[in-house]
Amino acid sequence: MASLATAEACDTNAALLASGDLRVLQPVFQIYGQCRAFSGTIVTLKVFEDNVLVRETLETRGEGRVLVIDGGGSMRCALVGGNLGQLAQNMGWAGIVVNGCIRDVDEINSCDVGIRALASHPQKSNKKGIGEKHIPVVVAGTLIRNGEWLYADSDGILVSKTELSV
Ligand SMILES: O=C([O-])CC(=O)C(=O)O
Repeated sequence: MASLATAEACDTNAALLASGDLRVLQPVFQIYGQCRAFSGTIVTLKVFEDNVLVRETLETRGEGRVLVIDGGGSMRCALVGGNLGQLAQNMGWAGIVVNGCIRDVDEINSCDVGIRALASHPQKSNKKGIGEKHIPVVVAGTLIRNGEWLYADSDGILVSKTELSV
């Protein structure tokens, strides 16, 4: 999917920014993966140091979709690694935004997916399957709802209630 420029989108959508229908995530993310610019409809997950739901979700077709994982900002393990990055690429996901850590950075960086995370951590997460799907989350100071639109590029990340025109 063609991505619009986030800076231009902010300049041309002042009314949406003012109303809150368009939000800018706080700039807390590192950029990983081959795709520096990506966009799509949002699938939300809320987990804590447990990535079973992450794998389950990435096993579904991802074309035109971005997975937003609210991992509570944990700095104690990784929610996505090289295998899940490869899975995301194979299933056609546009991107993954992790409020938490990833690992296998060199493998992740070779994947044709856009990936944002707070940091890397070498330890894997728990595998208990605890978490919630498709619920509103607050990531990087921003309310993000399942089904909203996400636009990411080198400048930052936007979330919009409706699809933005390029
Ligand atoms: O399986 C995990 O916990 C994450 C991981 O290392 C991978 O995706 O390769």
